[in-house]
Amino acid sequence: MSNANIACRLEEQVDQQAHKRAVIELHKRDENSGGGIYKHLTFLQLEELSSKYARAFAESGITKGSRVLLGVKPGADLCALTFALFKVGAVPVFIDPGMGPKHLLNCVEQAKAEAIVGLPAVFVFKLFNCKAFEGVKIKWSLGFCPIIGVKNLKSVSFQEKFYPACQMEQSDVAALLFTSGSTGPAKGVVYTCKIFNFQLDIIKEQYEVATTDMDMSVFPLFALFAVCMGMPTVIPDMDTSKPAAADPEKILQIMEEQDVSFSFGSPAFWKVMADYCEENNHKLNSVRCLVMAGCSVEPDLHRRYLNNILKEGAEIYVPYGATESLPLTSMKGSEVLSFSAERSEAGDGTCVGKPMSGEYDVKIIKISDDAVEEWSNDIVLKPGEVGEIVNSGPITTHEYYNNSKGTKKSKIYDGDKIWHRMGDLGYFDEQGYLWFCGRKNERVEIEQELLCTDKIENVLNLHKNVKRSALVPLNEKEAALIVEPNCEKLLESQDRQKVAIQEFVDLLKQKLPNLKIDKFLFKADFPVDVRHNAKIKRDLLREWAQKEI
Ligand SMILES: Nc1ncnc2c1ncn2[C@@H]1O[C@H](COP(=O)(O)OP(=O)(O)OP(=O)(O)O)[C@@H](O)[C@H]1O
Repeated sequence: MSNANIACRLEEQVDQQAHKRAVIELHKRDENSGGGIYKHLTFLQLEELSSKYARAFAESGITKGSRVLLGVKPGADLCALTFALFKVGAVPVFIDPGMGPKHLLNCVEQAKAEAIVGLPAVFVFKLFNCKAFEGVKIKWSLGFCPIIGVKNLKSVSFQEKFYPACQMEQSDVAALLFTSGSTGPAKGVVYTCKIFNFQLDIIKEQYEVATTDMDMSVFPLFALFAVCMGMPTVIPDMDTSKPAAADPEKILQIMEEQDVSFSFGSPAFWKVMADYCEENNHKLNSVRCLVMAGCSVEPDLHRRYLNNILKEGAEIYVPYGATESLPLTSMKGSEVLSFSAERSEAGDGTCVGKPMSGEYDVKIIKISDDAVEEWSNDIVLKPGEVGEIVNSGPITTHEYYNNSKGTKKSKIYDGDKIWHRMGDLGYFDEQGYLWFCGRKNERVEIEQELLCTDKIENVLNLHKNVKRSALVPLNEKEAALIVEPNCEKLLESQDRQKVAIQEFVDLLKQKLPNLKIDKFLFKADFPVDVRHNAKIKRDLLREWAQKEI
């Protein structure tokens, strides 16, 4: 009987390429030349380190099904620890550190973990927030920590080097991944081994991941995926919880020194990189595949990369999905330019491609804010009609942990099948392409007319002075468009704003003649989500606009 444990993926890599590099980290820069001095773990070394940690975990009482909070920075240790937890069948809990203490503690409380594995600072944080951590009995620190009851994982050692992955079934719980909390409190998504295994297979196949590639992942969990797929991964020199604040020069140095050919990051990160590359006439010559994920990508970013920054033949992939179902569809940058850009720029929304697998069932249902108890074909909409995107298939998660209310609102039962409601609006076109139109709870309804954020903002974003824009309701009869300008002068001068507003009106009238919006506001630094720094927090902007007007 085969073993569905994800740690088996690492064991397979050891069989195939034991002495090849698996995880690479910048150790320091040479003082004279500035060249990077790197350290790494081979697949075998990573396997041995995770075996050591697994044995320590098992001996301390962490066992199959134990939920374990991980509070460790991205890097080789995070990979080794996660594989170690998989080996003993424990359930690692991943929470975005960037969400701030209040939201983080809310997630910790929901997860009801039995153990923590973290940096010493995590245990100091725990001391001041005991209640949320109730139930945590086993504490492992990555380094010495003077707090009573916290053991040092770095000081353990065992004779036996190999700790085998325990037997897991496809239906066993593999991990708990919290959403980014962009639309309310973050929810703990239950991942089974089956979902992880399917994701790995489909990403490897569709993005043609090869052992000869070199990955650089701006989203830490993807580094783990890379290793599982046999692709070495280099850790970027940045705070991965703030992708939009990365220093492009440091990133480029690593990409060049390590010949990065594959990279996964948020559109906000790739925008910062594009600005720098264009200003300095820099090309990403080693890259063959850029993956941008987390929010819609405007056609212009594809244009910039494909025309000015990437080498001939390199490709951009934009997967669409959510923590609860990922990756659902995928769109190539070259396809955006040849097929959908013009339509996006005319107000049709953002094309996110076709379902990535024939095993997925993706449909559009009537918009509703209520729970849908049971599936019925009556709620399914026709091509061209905008509704909520739902899916059912091997990547569809079935529940949120410890959150039956959230589960009820997001899932629809259909015999043996479970549908996940994405909370996103979209439609299928006649050719079977899915078009994303914005998030359901950010939709604007004015006098029974549905206004979709992504459709309208895509048009306004074409204006030369608009960095991004957000459509928000002001009251039942009026909406406003808030603009984050790309030049500060616009924020300071009322006269300039008047001229710009007239241009916005003209642009919208030309592309969307039926749209009746005449309120425009300007605001610097839009609030964005904590994970990708890319999703606009329109709820906060709505509150701001309502006060402002
Ligand atoms: N390619 C894409 N194009 C447009 N939007 C995307 C794309 N990929 C992801 N998204 C957006 O990201 C959402 C998923 O985000 P994620 O799973 O990080 O958590 P979240 O839904 O933001 O968190 P929460 O549910 O806590 O608010 C999708 O529902 C969609 O709105």
